[in-house]
Amino acid sequence: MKDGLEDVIACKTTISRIALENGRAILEYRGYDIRDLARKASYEEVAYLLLYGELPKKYELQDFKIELAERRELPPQIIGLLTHLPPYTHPMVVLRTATSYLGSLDKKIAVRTREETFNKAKDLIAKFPTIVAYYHRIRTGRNIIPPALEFSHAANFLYMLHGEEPTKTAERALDMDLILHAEHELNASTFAARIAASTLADIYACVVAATGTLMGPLHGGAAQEVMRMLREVASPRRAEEYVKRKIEAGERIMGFGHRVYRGVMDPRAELLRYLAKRLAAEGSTKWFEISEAIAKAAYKYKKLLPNVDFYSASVYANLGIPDDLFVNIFAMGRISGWTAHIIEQYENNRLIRPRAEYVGEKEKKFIPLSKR
Ligand SMILES: CC(=O)SCCNC(=O)CCNC(=O)[C@H](O)C(C)(C)COP(=O)(O)OP(=O)(O)OC[C@H]1O[C@@H](n2cnc3c(N)ncnc32)[C@H](O)[C@@H]1OP(=O)(O)O
Ligand SMILES: O=C([O-])CC(=O)C(=O)O
Repeated sequence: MKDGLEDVIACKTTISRIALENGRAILEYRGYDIRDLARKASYEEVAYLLLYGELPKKYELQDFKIELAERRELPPQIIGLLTHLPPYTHPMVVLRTATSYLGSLDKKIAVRTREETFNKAKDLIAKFPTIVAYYHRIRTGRNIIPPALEFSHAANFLYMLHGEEPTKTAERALDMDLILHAEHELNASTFAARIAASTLADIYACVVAATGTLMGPLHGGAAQEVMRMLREVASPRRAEEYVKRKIEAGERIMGFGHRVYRGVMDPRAELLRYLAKRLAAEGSTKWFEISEAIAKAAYKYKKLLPNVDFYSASVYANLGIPDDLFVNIFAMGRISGWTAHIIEQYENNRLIRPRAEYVGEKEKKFIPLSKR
C-alpha cells in the first residue's frame, strides 16, 4: 500500500466520477459533465442534483430555490456568537464553530430519518453564505445585511458581503465557481465527513469534521496561499525567478499538483482560468497576468499543472473577496457535496475502520518509574 491511501478505493458512490480517458480528465456529477454543468446550470440546480441524484424539473427547482432562500437567515444565537468571536478568528474557524452551534440549537439533532437529514442538509447549504458574510461585516465593524429572498444563492452572498447588488458578470462568476467547487469524490474533507457519518454521528458533527479538514493548506486552504504568492510575486516579470527559487529549494508551489490528476489538467482549473480571464478583462488584469506567468514557469521547471485552487484566487480577488474568506467560498460550494456524501454514507452504512501497519518496537520489558 502507498502512503496517503493513494489509489485505494474506500467506498462506492453514485455522486461523482473522476476518470482519465484519452489523456483528458473527466469529472462528472451524477453522470453530468462538469463543463456542461458549469456553463449551463445554476448552483441551486447542481445542489439539487447532488442531493437528490437527478436534475430538477422546472417546478422542483423553483420550490428548492424558495426553500433555500427561506432558510438563509440565522437564529439570533448564531448572530450573537459571531458578534462575540474575536475579529482575528480565521473565518473557517468561525464557520466550523457556528456549524457546531447550529447543531446545539437543533432539538432534532439525533433524528436521522431521510426527511430530517435532507432538511438539515438544505439548512446548512442555505446558511453557510450568511455565516460567512455576517461574520465579515461584524469583524469589520459594519452592519449586517439580511439575506434578500429575491436574489440567487450567488447574488445574495455578494449582496450580503458588499452591501450592493452584484453585476450580472459577478453573480455568474461566483455561481460558476460554486458549481466547480461543489463536489469532488473522495477528497480529504469529504472522506472526513464520511468517516464521521459511518459512526452515525449527527450531520453537524460530520460537517464540522469536513470543515476542519478543508482548511489545511494542502487542501482548500491552498487558495489563500495562492493569493499570498500572487501578492509576493507582485509582477509577471518576477514569476519565473520565484518559481525557480521555490522548486530549487524543494518547496511547493501552492495551487499546483493533484493526487488524482497526475500529468493532466484538472478540468476545473481550465474553466476557472477562463472565468479569471473574463473577470480580468472587465476589471483588473494584474492577478490574472501574474497567475499566467507563474503557471508557465511551474510547467517549465517541474511540469506542474494548476489545480482548482490556483485560478480561484484571481477570480475571488476580482470579486472583491478578502483573502482569508477564500476557503470559506470553497466550503460554501462544497457543502452540497459533503451533505450528499453524508446521506449516501448513512443510507449504505458500514463503519469505516481501516487497519494500520505497526512499525514500532515490540514486546519491550516494562521498567518501573523508579528505575527510568
Ligand atoms: C482542492 C484541493 O485540495 S487541490 C490541492 C490543493 N493543494 C495545493 O495546491 C498545495 C500544493 N500541492 C501539493 O502539495 C500536492 O500536489 C498535493 C498535496 C495536492 C498532492 O500531493 P501528492 O499526491 O501527495 O503528490 P506528491 O507529494 O506525491 O508529489 C509528486 C511529485 O510532484 C511534486 N509536486 C506536487 N505538487 C507540487 C507543488 N505544488 N509544487 C512543487 N512540487 C510539487 C512533488 O514534490 C513530487 O515530486 P518528486 O517526485 O520530485 O518528489
Ligand atoms: O480531490 C482532492 O483531493 C482535492 C480536490 O481537488 C477537491 O477537493 O476539490
